[in-house]
Amino acid sequence: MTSLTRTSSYEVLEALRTDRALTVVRADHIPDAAQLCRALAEGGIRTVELTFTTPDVLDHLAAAADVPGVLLGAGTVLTADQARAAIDAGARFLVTPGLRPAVAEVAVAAGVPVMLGAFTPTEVAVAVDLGSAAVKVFPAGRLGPKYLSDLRGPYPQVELLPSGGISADNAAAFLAAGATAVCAGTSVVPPAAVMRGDWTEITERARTFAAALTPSPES
Ligand SMILES: O=C[C@H](O)COP(=O)(O)O
Repeated sequence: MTSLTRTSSYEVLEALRTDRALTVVRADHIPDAAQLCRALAEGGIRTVELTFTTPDVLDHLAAAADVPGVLLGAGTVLTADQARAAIDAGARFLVTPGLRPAVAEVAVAAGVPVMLGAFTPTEVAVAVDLGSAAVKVFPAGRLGPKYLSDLRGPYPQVELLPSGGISADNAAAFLAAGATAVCAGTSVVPPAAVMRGDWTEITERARTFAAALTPSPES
Protein backbone atom coordinates (compact mmCIF):
# COMPACT_ATOMS: atom_id res chain seq x y z
CA MET A 1 0.00 0.00 0.00
CA THR A 2 1.31 3.44 -0.91
CA SER A 3 -0.28 5.31 1.96
CA LEU A 4 -0.62 3.85 5.42
CA THR A 5 -3.08 6.57 6.33
CA ARG A 6 -6.69 5.50 6.30
CA THR A 7 -9.27 8.20 5.69
CA SER A 8 -12.51 8.03 7.62
CA SER A 9 -15.89 8.80 6.10
CA TYR A 10 -15.97 11.77 8.43
CA GLU A 11 -12.78 13.23 6.91
CA VAL A 12 -13.98 12.75 3.35
CA LEU A 13 -17.37 14.26 4.11
CA GLU A 14 -15.78 17.19 5.90
CA ALA A 15 -13.58 17.88 2.86
CA LEU A 16 -16.61 17.70 0.56
CA ARG A 17 -18.75 19.87 2.85
CA THR A 18 -15.99 22.45 3.04
CA ASP A 19 -14.81 22.49 -0.57
CA ARG A 20 -18.20 21.58 -2.07
CA ALA A 21 -16.54 20.00 -5.11
CA LEU A 22 -14.93 16.83 -6.35
CA THR A 23 -13.32 16.44 -9.76
CA VAL A 24 -13.60 13.33 -11.92
CA VAL A 25 -10.75 12.57 -14.30
CA ARG A 26 -11.81 10.44 -17.24
CA ALA A 27 -8.97 10.61 -19.76
CA ASP A 28 -7.52 7.82 -21.90
CA HIS A 29 -4.03 8.85 -20.89
CA ILE A 30 -2.62 10.77 -17.92
CA PRO A 31 0.98 11.85 -18.54
CA ASP A 32 1.64 12.74 -14.88
CA ALA A 33 -1.08 12.04 -12.30
CA ALA A 34 0.79 13.76 -9.46
CA GLN A 35 1.20 16.92 -11.52
CA LEU A 36 -2.47 16.79 -12.48
CA CYS A 37 -3.48 16.62 -8.81
CA ARG A 38 -1.15 19.50 -7.95
CA ALA A 39 -2.69 21.56 -10.76
CA LEU A 40 -6.19 20.94 -9.43
CA ALA A 41 -5.20 21.72 -5.85
CA GLU A 42 -3.54 24.93 -6.98
CA GLY A 43 -6.85 25.91 -8.55
CA GLY A 44 -8.68 25.21 -5.30
CA ILE A 45 -9.98 21.67 -5.75
CA ARG A 46 -8.34 19.07 -3.55
CA THR A 47 -10.69 16.09 -3.83
CA VAL A 48 -9.89 14.17 -6.99
CA GLU A 49 -11.26 10.95 -8.44
CA LEU A 50 -9.26 8.92 -10.98
CA THR A 51 -11.48 6.45 -12.80
CA PHE A 52 -11.08 2.85 -13.88
CA THR A 53 -11.91 3.91 -17.43
CA THR A 54 -8.36 5.28 -17.58
CA PRO A 55 -5.83 2.57 -18.50
CA ASP A 56 -3.26 1.90 -15.78
CA VAL A 57 -5.34 3.80 -13.24
CA LEU A 58 -3.76 1.82 -10.41
CA ASP A 59 -0.32 3.13 -11.36
CA HIS A 60 -1.72 6.67 -11.47
CA LEU A 61 -3.34 6.28 -8.06
CA ALA A 62 -0.07 5.05 -6.59
CA ALA A 63 1.87 7.89 -8.22
CA ALA A 64 -0.42 10.60 -6.86
CA ALA A 65 -1.69 9.12 -3.60
CA ASP A 66 0.67 11.10 -1.44
CA VAL A 67 0.52 14.51 -3.12
CA PRO A 68 0.24 16.95 -0.21
CA GLY A 69 -3.10 18.68 0.14
CA VAL A 70 -4.91 16.29 -2.18
CA LEU A 71 -7.57 13.75 -1.23
CA LEU A 72 -7.35 11.13 -3.97
CA GLY A 73 -9.88 8.41 -4.64
CA ALA A 74 -10.86 5.86 -7.26
CA GLY A 75 -13.97 6.14 -9.42
CA THR A 76 -15.98 3.88 -11.70
CA VAL A 77 -15.13 1.04 -9.36
CA LEU A 78 -17.27 -1.86 -10.56
CA THR A 79 -15.89 -5.00 -8.93
CA ALA A 80 -14.61 -6.19 -5.57
CA ASP A 81 -11.21 -6.87 -7.15
CA GLN A 82 -11.00 -3.30 -8.43
CA ALA A 83 -12.03 -2.02 -5.01
CA ARG A 84 -9.29 -4.00 -3.25
CA ALA A 85 -6.67 -2.99 -5.84
CA ALA A 86 -7.60 0.70 -5.62
CA ILE A 87 -7.35 0.64 -1.84
CA ASP A 88 -3.99 -1.10 -2.06
CA ALA A 89 -2.81 1.56 -4.54
CA GLY A 90 -3.66 4.28 -2.02
CA ALA A 91 -7.19 5.39 -2.91
CA ARG A 92 -8.69 7.12 0.12
CA PHE A 93 -12.27 6.76 -1.07
CA LEU A 94 -14.15 4.78 -3.73
CA VAL A 95 -16.92 5.96 -6.07
CA THR A 96 -19.22 3.86 -8.25
CA PRO A 97 -21.51 4.94 -11.09
CA GLY A 98 -24.38 2.77 -9.82
CA LEU A 99 -25.24 0.38 -7.01
CA ARG A 100 -22.36 -2.08 -6.59
CA PRO A 101 -22.91 -4.13 -3.40
CA ALA A 102 -19.62 -6.04 -3.79
CA VAL A 103 -17.66 -2.79 -3.94
CA ALA A 104 -19.48 -1.47 -0.89
CA GLU A 105 -18.71 -4.67 1.00
CA VAL A 106 -14.97 -4.40 0.35
CA ALA A 107 -14.90 -0.70 1.22
CA VAL A 108 -16.89 -1.04 4.42
CA ALA A 109 -14.76 -4.00 5.56
CA ALA A 110 -11.58 -2.01 4.86
CA GLY A 111 -12.89 1.12 6.55
CA VAL A 112 -12.56 3.12 3.33
CA PRO A 113 -15.40 5.56 2.53
CA VAL A 114 -17.50 4.57 -0.47
CA MET A 115 -19.87 6.77 -2.43
CA LEU A 116 -22.25 4.64 -4.44
CA GLY A 117 -24.01 5.92 -7.52
CA ALA A 118 -27.81 6.10 -7.55
CA PHE A 119 -30.45 7.81 -9.63
CA THR A 120 -33.88 6.98 -8.23
CA PRO A 121 -35.29 7.37 -4.70
CA THR A 122 -35.20 3.59 -4.30
CA GLU A 123 -31.54 3.44 -5.31
CA VAL A 124 -30.63 6.23 -2.90
CA ALA A 125 -32.14 4.23 -0.03
CA VAL A 126 -30.32 1.05 -1.10
CA ALA A 127 -27.02 2.95 -1.36
CA VAL A 128 -27.43 4.17 2.21
CA ASP A 129 -28.31 0.65 3.39
CA LEU A 130 -25.14 -0.65 1.73
CA GLY A 131 -23.01 1.77 3.76
CA SER A 132 -22.54 4.61 1.30
CA ALA A 133 -21.00 7.60 3.10
CA ALA A 134 -22.63 9.93 0.58
CA VAL A 135 -24.64 9.11 -2.52
CA LYS A 136 -23.53 10.13 -5.99
CA VAL A 137 -26.62 11.10 -7.99
CA PHE A 138 -25.81 10.23 -11.59
CA PRO A 139 -26.50 11.50 -14.20
CA ALA A 140 -27.91 14.49 -12.31
CA GLY A 141 -27.43 17.04 -15.09
CA ARG A 142 -30.13 15.33 -17.15
CA LEU A 143 -32.89 16.31 -14.72
CA GLY A 144 -31.30 19.35 -13.10
CA PRO A 145 -31.25 20.94 -9.63
CA LYS A 146 -35.00 20.54 -9.06
CA TYR A 147 -34.61 16.77 -9.22
CA LEU A 148 -31.94 16.96 -6.53
CA SER A 149 -34.16 19.05 -4.24
CA ASP A 150 -36.98 16.55 -4.85
CA LEU A 151 -34.68 13.75 -3.63
CA ARG A 152 -33.72 15.83 -0.60
CA GLY A 153 -37.39 15.91 0.48
CA PRO A 154 -37.63 12.33 1.75
CA TYR A 155 -33.90 12.05 2.44
CA PRO A 156 -32.87 15.25 4.23
CA GLN A 157 -30.14 13.39 6.12
CA VAL A 158 -28.48 11.84 3.05
CA GLU A 159 -25.43 13.60 1.64
CA LEU A 160 -26.06 13.89 -2.11
CA LEU A 161 -23.35 14.45 -4.72
CA PRO A 162 -24.76 15.28 -8.15
CA SER A 163 -22.58 14.16 -11.04
CA GLY A 164 -22.81 14.24 -14.83
CA GLY A 165 -23.17 17.48 -16.72
CA ILE A 166 -22.04 19.73 -13.87
CA SER A 167 -20.19 22.89 -14.84
CA ALA A 168 -19.45 26.38 -13.54
CA ASP A 169 -22.79 27.39 -15.03
CA ASN A 170 -25.01 25.10 -12.96
CA ALA A 171 -22.89 24.07 -9.92
CA ALA A 172 -24.21 26.79 -7.59
CA ALA A 173 -27.80 25.85 -8.46
CA PHE A 174 -27.16 22.23 -7.49
CA LEU A 175 -25.61 23.35 -4.21
CA ALA A 176 -28.56 25.64 -3.54
CA ALA A 177 -30.82 22.65 -4.20
CA GLY A 178 -29.19 20.80 -1.33
CA ALA A 179 -26.14 19.04 -2.72
CA THR A 180 -23.33 18.51 -0.23
CA ALA A 181 -20.84 18.91 -3.08
CA VAL A 182 -20.86 18.73 -6.85
CA CYS A 183 -18.82 16.32 -8.99
CA ALA A 184 -17.37 17.84 -12.13
CA GLY A 185 -15.60 15.90 -14.86
CA THR A 186 -15.10 17.17 -18.36
CA SER A 187 -15.95 20.80 -17.59
CA VAL A 188 -13.00 21.10 -15.20
CA VAL A 189 -10.73 18.34 -16.45
CA PRO A 190 -11.22 18.06 -20.22
CA PRO A 191 -9.64 14.78 -21.38
CA ALA A 192 -7.77 16.56 -24.20
CA ALA A 193 -6.13 19.00 -21.75
CA VAL A 194 -5.14 16.13 -19.46
CA MET A 195 -3.67 14.09 -22.30
CA ARG A 196 -1.50 16.95 -23.52
CA GLY A 197 -0.46 17.76 -19.96
CA ASP A 198 -1.80 21.29 -20.01
CA TRP A 199 -1.65 21.85 -16.25
CA THR A 200 -2.05 25.61 -16.62
CA GLU A 201 -5.42 25.13 -18.29
CA ILE A 202 -6.47 22.61 -15.63
CA THR A 203 -5.55 25.02 -12.83
CA GLU A 204 -7.45 27.84 -14.51
CA ARG A 205 -10.53 25.68 -15.00
CA ALA A 206 -10.38 24.50 -11.39
CA ARG A 207 -10.08 28.09 -10.21
CA THR A 208 -13.07 29.19 -12.32
CA PHE A 209 -15.11 26.26 -11.09
CA ALA A 210 -14.20 26.81 -7.43
CA ALA A 211 -15.16 30.48 -7.73
CA ALA A 212 -18.54 29.52 -9.20
CA LEU A 213 -19.45 27.46 -6.14
CA THR A 214 -20.08 30.52 -4.02
CA PRO A 215 -22.70 32.90 -5.39
CA SER A 216 -21.56 36.50 -5.45
CA PRO A 217 -23.15 38.75 -2.76
CA GLU A 218 -25.10 40.66 -5.45
CA SER A 219 -26.70 37.51 -6.90
O1 LIG B 1 -18.85 9.85 -13.38
C1 LIG B 1 -18.88 11.04 -13.58
C2 LIG B 1 -18.93 11.60 -14.86
O2 LIG B 1 -18.04 10.98 -15.73
C3 LIG B 1 -18.71 13.08 -14.84
O3 LIG B 1 -19.40 13.53 -15.92
P1 LIG B 1 -19.13 14.95 -16.59
O4 LIG B 1 -17.92 14.78 -17.44
O5 LIG B 1 -20.37 15.20 -17.36
O6 LIG B 1 -18.90 15.95 -15.50
